[in-house]
Amino acid sequence: MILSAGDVCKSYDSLKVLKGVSLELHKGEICGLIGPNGAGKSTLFRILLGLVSRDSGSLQIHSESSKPLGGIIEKPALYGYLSALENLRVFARIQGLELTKAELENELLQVGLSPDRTDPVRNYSMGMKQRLGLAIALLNDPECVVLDEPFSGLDPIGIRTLQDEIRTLAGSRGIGILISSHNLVELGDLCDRLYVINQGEIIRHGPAREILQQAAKSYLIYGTGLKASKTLASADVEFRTGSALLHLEGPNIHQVLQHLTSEPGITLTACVPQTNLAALFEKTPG
Ligand SMILES: Nc1ncnc2c1ncn2[C@@H]1O[C@H](COP(=O)(O)OP(=O)(O)OP(=O)(O)O)[C@@H](O)[C@H]1O
Repeated sequence: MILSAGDVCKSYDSLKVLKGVSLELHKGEICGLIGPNGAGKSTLFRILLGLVSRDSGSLQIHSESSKPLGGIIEKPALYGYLSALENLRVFARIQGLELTKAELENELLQVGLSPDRTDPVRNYSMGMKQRLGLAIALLNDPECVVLDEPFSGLDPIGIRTLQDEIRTLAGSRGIGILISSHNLVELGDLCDRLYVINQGEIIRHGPAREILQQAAKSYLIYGTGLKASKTLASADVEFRTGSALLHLEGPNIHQVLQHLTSEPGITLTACVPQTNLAALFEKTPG
């Protein structure tokens, strides 16, 4: 384990923003913190990065690195009139690191930015600024990184590219990565584990696949022969080309799939839970 927070509380005057939040992050793991606007995500990240003090609770970072934790909170704060390389040089110096031009260029290449571009970063797209923010967070080789809403303002291709880079950082460099978002599309496929936060409380946590399944109220079933299925004949289902969208409140999806596979003439290729955001953010009874 690289990072652990236990029972962290934070209030602003009478507003309880974090009400006993606990989470863990392991080496090489990508962990998501998902919650609606105002749930307390940025406040928690600020506390993890030491930018804001907590009222109570514990915070432990198990790392030998000179910079155990790096991160970006909201949008990366950059010097708009400087180039990417110059920005990186300034932030490296602030962090006590004197890098050669070749080393700075290499850091830019690592996050997919071209060192040949020498114009001011105010000209950069949001995706490029996010990448530069990531390069700054990665200076001094932290063992874990927290990224607050790193996909905000990116188009679907930008999101996919940044997701790939995050996977590479976790996989090849073994960095533990904690990412916040209020968007499931951004975190669902990417994360090993998810924490769901609402009104300052972690209301669910566990393997991402399990969390997504718990909050699913419909399933997209891919296969052949589905339209003729007896199992689906009495179900609440919408047939599409090559798939069926099954709305399912009560019965177990595994039972339905078992019935389907035992029917002659049906071949199943996949079943994808369609997670309902409202259900995900709903507090579980008890
Ligand atoms: N410095 C502050 N002073 C007073 N209230 C604050 C402060 N910082 C955050 N808050 C309040 O704490 C609550 C949680 O804010 P926070 O930014 O942590 O949420 P969030 O989950 O990151 O939201 P979003 O997804 O909209 O960024 C909000 O009600 C916010 O107004």
